[in-house]
Amino acid sequence: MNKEKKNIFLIGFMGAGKSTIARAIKQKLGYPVVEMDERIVKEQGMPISKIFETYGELYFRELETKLIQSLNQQEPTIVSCGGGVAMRQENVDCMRDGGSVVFLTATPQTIYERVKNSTDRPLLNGHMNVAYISELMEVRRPKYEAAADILVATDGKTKEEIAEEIIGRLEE
Ligand SMILES: Nc1ncnc2c1ncn2[C@@H]1O[C@H](COP(=O)(O)OP(=O)(O)OP(=O)(O)O)[C@@H](O)[C@H]1O
Ligand SMILES: O=C(O)C1=C[C@@H](O)[C@@H](O)[C@H](O)C1
Ligand SMILES: [Mg+2]
Repeated sequence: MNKEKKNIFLIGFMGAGKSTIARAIKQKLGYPVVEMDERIVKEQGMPISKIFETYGELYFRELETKLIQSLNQQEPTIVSCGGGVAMRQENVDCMRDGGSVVFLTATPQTIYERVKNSTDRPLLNGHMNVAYISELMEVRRPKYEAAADILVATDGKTKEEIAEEIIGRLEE
């Protein structure tokens, strides 16, 4: 693993497994985890859907950018990014500067099965179906791909398998 590039940024669509895999990598490497969504929710004192409703999406995106810029100053960290973080070029530049960027993928069907019972993903509220997930995923895919050092498919793999695959590939 490149020691200069110390952080591991996990990016990908909602439900791709960023939070789950961040914890699985922590089990193996011992680095702390920053959950971007959780950190923002805590600091703002309201759930993400409420932040969107109250202040609008742009406000939330600015909070994401400020947070990601603060993370390269710390000890090596595993960062479970918000699903939209890689959509902004300044966020991507910042991640590539301070770490390795890992794009977790899953098929729209897999994503749907993983997120269908949750209501705290405002972009999916009212659109909780495979067709919409597929459409939004295709719009976003080029940006995720361009941001990433490596792409790891998660369908049908356990979290331990995925964590080992990531660590192995980052060491190559
Ligand atoms: N490899 C996997 N196999 C089976 N289930 C998984 C896997 N990875 C994640 N899950 C499940 O899918 C759901 C979504 O995972 P997780 O919260 O880690 O995704 P996420 O990318 O962090 O999503 P978001 O950031 O949008 O909340 C969780 O219920 C989790 O347990
Ligand atoms: O994909 C997205 O744009 C988002 C994903 C979630 O992690 C949250 O950051 C928020 O719901 C927006
Ligand atoms: Mg998450």
